[in-house]
Amino acid sequence: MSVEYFEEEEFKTQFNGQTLRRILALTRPHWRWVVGFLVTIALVSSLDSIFTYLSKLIIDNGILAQNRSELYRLLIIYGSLGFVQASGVFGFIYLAGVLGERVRYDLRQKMFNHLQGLSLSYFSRTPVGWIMSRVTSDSERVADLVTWGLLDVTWGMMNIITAMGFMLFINWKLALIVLGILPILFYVAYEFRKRILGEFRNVRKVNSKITGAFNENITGVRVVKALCREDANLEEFKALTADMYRSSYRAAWLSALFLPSVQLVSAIALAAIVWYGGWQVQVGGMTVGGIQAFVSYVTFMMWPIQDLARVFAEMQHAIASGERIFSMIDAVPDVKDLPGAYDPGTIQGDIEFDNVTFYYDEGDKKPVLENFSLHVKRGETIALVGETGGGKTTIVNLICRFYEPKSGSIRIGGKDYREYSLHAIQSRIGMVLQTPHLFSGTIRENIRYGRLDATDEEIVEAAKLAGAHDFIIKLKKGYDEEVGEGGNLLSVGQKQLISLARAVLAKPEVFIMDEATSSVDTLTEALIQRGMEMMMKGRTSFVIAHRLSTIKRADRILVIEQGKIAEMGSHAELLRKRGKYYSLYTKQFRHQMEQDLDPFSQPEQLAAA
Ligand SMILES: Nc1ncnc2c1ncn2[C@@H]1O[C@H](COP(=O)(O)OP(=O)(O)OP(=O)(O)O)[C@@H](O)[C@H]1O
Repeated sequence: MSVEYFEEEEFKTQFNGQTLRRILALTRPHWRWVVGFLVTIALVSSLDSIFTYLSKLIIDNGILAQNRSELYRLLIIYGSLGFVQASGVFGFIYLAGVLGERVRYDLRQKMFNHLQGLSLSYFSRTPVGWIMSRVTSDSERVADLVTWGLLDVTWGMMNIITAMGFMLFINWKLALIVLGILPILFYVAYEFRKRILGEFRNVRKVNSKITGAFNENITGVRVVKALCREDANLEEFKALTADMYRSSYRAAWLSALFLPSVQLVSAIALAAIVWYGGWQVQVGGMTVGGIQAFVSYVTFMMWPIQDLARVFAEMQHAIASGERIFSMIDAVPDVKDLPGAYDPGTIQGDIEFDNVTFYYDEGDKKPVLENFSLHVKRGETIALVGETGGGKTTIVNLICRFYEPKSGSIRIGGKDYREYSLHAIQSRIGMVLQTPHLFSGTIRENIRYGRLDATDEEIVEAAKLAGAHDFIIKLKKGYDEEVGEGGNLLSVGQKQLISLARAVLAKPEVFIMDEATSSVDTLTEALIQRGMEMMMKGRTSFVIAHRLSTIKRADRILVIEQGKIAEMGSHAELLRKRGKYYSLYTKQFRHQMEQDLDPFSQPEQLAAA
């Protein structure tokens, strides 16, 4: 899912009161902070209006009336209240910071925890980028809503209400005139802001496309160059930047026009005050200080009104973010423990597929495995071979219970594995993937991931057994060498060796391996083979096999074709049969064998085979 898709979602977002309530409910555990926050804001913003009224009193009762003692009294009140206001400003900024951080912390914790419990199917249908945006920018926006959003709304409302209250108190007729002009101000401000925000959203949308184009062209630079796509790409890029220019231009033009327009309407309000107020001063209905106070109150009210559209738009964004976060938090895992699920203490035993049918897509329900049955004896090594897309990984995924059969059952030790807890099964299966994933950190930390309480000696022992020790100690920092993000600083073969060591350390009861198809040098290849054999010894093992040597060592070879066992037997049996395995062997493996025997063959050639 690309970034622009997120932006488009925002366009469609309606104001959803239910989500807003749910977002506000996030602050419930911190209600004391919220109350303190709101009271402080209300206090500080009311003080603004009180100051204006005090100024009126200073002008009328102190300066114009030439009453020195009253002037000093009012100035002392003014100064004291100034101190209260300064403390209040400090208070709410501090409270906003703390409250925002608490909400952000709660949300991220909740999301991370929930994500860990979701099934693999959720991650296959949900792009990583989408999830990352929920955890980062969306939680940020939601936290901003319950802090700065609340601040804007409370502040604005309190300003308008208190200013209006004082105006009505000073001269209700003039206050009503101002009240009549307010809707015009609202309308002008709202319309402008809406359009400006629309243009800025468009700028953001195009910007994310530009970033995407940069990203694609940089990461795919070899393909771009190889296919001589430079000119065509430049044309596409030009169109995007032109689009960006147009939107930015319109946004700049509207922004420039916005302030003068609002100021014009405000000037009308101020003119009305001066005109009506001036006349009232003459007939004695109003004072000079009163007019001055009115002018200040109108200015006060102008800011929140001008900002109204921005605050509303941000609220809408935050609600859209909240909806997406809640959609993730509300997602129910497809695979979860049944009531009464237990840990049998071991999963050593026969593994049986009994008439298993499975599909990924709930829409078309196209089966990947159909009425699949297989009985694997405890300790047996099964090699899965076959054309790509046949269903080998799916079989392995079902054994790990990353997915469950749609019909039929899988039995471990004679019992439907759904009777066991997920942890009981998954913690006893060791897996080495074709492109193993390492976490950023050191080699030692990555091996320890297999068993967190392992000692350093056990880690070295596991690495020795897996055949990883020799290459590790040749590295500059040995076991303390950083592997980089995703293990990028290591080769595929080295990653597999570390992954094997991790599996050795975990001492799993069932071992699953997806052999690497990419080129690995012959020495590493031999080390991996040895490590694998060590792991397979005495354990029920499933290997998605790409190497002839592994296949030959397996107790049984399964040729998987379109979700079915096309052939089954040992290497010799299947060759004798001269069926599917035989043709696969002659096409793929015999050539490999010849390469293996050829002392001058290169690893690249092996991979190509
Ligand atoms: N997460 C998924 N969602 C939807 N369909 C999937 C998913 N994973 C696999 N498939 C589909 O299921 C079928 C079997 O895939 P599977 O990965 O099990 O095959 P495979 O034999 O392991 O292939 P390969 O050797 O290429 O890894 C394929 O048609 C594939 O497109």
